[in-house]
Amino acid sequence: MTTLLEVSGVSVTFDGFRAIDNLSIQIGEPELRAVIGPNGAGKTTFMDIVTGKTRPDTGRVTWGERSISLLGLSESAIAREGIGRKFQKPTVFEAQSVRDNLAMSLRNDRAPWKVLVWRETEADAARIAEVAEEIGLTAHLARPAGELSHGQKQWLEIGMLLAQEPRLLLVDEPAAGMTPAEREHTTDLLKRIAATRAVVVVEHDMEFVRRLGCKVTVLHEGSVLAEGSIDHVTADRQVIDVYLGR
Ligand SMILES: Nc1ncnc2c1ncn2[C@@H]1O[C@H](COP(=O)(O)OP(=O)(O)OP(=O)(O)O)[C@@H](O)[C@H]1O
Repeated sequence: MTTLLEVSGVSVTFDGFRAIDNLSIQIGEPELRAVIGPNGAGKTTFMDIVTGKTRPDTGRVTWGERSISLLGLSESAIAREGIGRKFQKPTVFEAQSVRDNLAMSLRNDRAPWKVLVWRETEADAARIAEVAEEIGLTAHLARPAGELSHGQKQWLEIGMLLAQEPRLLLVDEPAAGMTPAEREHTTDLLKRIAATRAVVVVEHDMEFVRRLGCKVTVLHEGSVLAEGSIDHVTADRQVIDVYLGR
């Protein structure tokens, strides 16, 4: 496993409040990583920094084998570097079929002038079929996305990101609002995706994190409080105190 993303000594202050405080995190490729922490710990701000939405006051964020800095890049340039982000609420095109949603995300990957003259190639069709299989929606390709269950919509959106072949996928609370069966499918899906890529999952649900069976980073007050296996971090005195509010 080589280091793909390195966040080093990063701080962010909002109106005098230090939301991220000398944060350092390294993500490998491939790797599945869970990031947990109480409300306000800085999880969303961490993802905002990596995707270029929020600019840190100090620190470095470097990417890839050439360790390029992400800090000078726009949000769209960072996305083109291969960083995809899945927000908590699914944002699929409800009136379009599952297949068309996947086709659109392939198209979004192209330069603007190419979108205008876009014709689906055999390779595109094969890629759509492959992604549908990966997310478990092959039988639903012709259905309008609006008819899917909450869990299926989340998988479709993950598929739309996968269609763009990201090297790093940031996923915000994927298990929220899911049935137990959907959670299980999501765990399997994330594990499979992370076999060949970096996947960072921000999640509140400890049971879900346990099932991911991956390294866990615990954030608190904008920095790393503990890191390691779920058993290691849940046995940590400081983590217990933070979670129990003592
Ligand atoms: N744009 C902003 N302006 C001012 N304060 C902000 C801003 N964004 C975040 N914060 C503050 O920074 C801190 C970290 O917020 P962040 O949303 O990153 O935490 P979180 O770990 O994602 O929390 P949650 O689990 O509740 O989503 C919080 O105290 C929040 O109120």
